Amino acid sequence: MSEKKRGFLGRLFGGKETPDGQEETVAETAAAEAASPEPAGDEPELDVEMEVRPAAAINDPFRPIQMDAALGRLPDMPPPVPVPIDEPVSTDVAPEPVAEPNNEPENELSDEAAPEPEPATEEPKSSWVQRLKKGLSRSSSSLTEGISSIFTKRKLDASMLEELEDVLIQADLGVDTAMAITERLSVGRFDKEISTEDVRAVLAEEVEKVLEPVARPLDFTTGKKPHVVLMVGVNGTGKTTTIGKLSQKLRSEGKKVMMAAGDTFRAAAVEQLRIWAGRTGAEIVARDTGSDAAGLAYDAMKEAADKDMDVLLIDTAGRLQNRTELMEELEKVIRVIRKLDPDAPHTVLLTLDATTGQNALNQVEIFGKVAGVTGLVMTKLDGTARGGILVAIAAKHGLPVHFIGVGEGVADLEPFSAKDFAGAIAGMA
Ligand SMILES: Nc1nc2c(ncn2[C@@H]2O[C@H](COP(=O)(O)OP(=O)(O)OP(=O)(O)O)[C@@H](O)[C@H]2O)c(=O)[nH]1
Repeated sequence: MSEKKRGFLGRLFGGKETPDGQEETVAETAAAEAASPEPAGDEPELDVEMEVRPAAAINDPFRPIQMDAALGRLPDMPPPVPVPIDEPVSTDVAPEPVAEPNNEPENELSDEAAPEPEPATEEPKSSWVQRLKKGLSRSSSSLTEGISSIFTKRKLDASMLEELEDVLIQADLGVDTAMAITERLSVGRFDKEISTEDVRAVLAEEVEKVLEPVARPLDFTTGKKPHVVLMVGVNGTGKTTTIGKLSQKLRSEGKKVMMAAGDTFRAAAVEQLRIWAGRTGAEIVARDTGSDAAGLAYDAMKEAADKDMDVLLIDTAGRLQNRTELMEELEKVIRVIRKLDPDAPHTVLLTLDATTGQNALNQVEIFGKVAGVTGLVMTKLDGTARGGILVAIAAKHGLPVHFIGVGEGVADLEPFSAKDFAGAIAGMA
């Protein structure tokens, strides 16, 4: 299904898709977020009327789970509890009150053997490129349908190029990239027939050109121990989920991972992280709801160093980039961390929700200034026709894109490849 064409104001200011596929302008999004005490996120907010699931049941190690053969065991760490790769960590978790201040890291290293998971029938796993194509199918079909409707065995003329430019801009690729594509198509092709395949090939090449310089793997071999990763971003963009997915990757490489539950505003966020830690065999440092996030980060840094961790993944509460007091809190977290290691955080990852479209450009700018973002993770590319925004961000900011997420499952995060992404979004076979 092709995406509804956006009006001029929509194109100018960007907007967000509503669950029914309609578009919501940034102003509407901001109004909805301002009206809500916890700004918009994809996860259901905690509500006293929500069904309460005891945390013990959620963490039941004997629940049916699948073994992921890729995970190795470290001699000195509990084995990660394998999970079905497509099972998301539900954020629909009861606000389990933390009974007592919990100053000790959990998942203490122990020699205890983890319970053997019950054998489970496993779905055949699709390759990453297949998952990427499937995830980007909404973005690519919106583009390819737009292209097909213009290039219908006609000879190339200026009006077709103008229409194409419109389609590319609507797909959030950015004006510069849209112009680069139409300019390239125009060279030597006027008055000649041009196929949709030719157009898609040029699209893929130009997108790859823009993305190639930013497709950089996240380097954990810098000699920092622990390598401190601070995860920042707007509410619901996928910080906690990305930490879980990242932990899985690092643990499968044999690294010792600790998580710090720096979203001290919401008990459910801590619970969500705790589940990811349990699943991936990482340690977690958590505190009472309402605790000082900077203090928690400081303690986690010390714990991680004491325990000889390779990587410390610090979660933070989601915050809108225009909430000054929350952005100041983030600055404080960084200041406090630097008391222990002036170079930390060694990586500041900004998660961007692809469905927010143009607003993501603004998020990169402000989080970049406040938190010194070193790299990006774009999530939810599977839930939008606006995946092209990654191209506009790359063209404008040039920040490394380390990973992209195309689903809620633990395997739905992969290092970013410019070629794969460009081919997938252009609908190349
Ligand atoms: N479809 C899809 N969903 C995702 C992806 N990444 C995260 N999610 C979902 O997005 C929702 C929010 O993710 P979280 O990880 O809780 O986001 P967060 O940034 O930590 O949220 P806050 O703590 O509210 O700031 C969850 O339901 C995730 O499962 C993705 O790549 N694709």
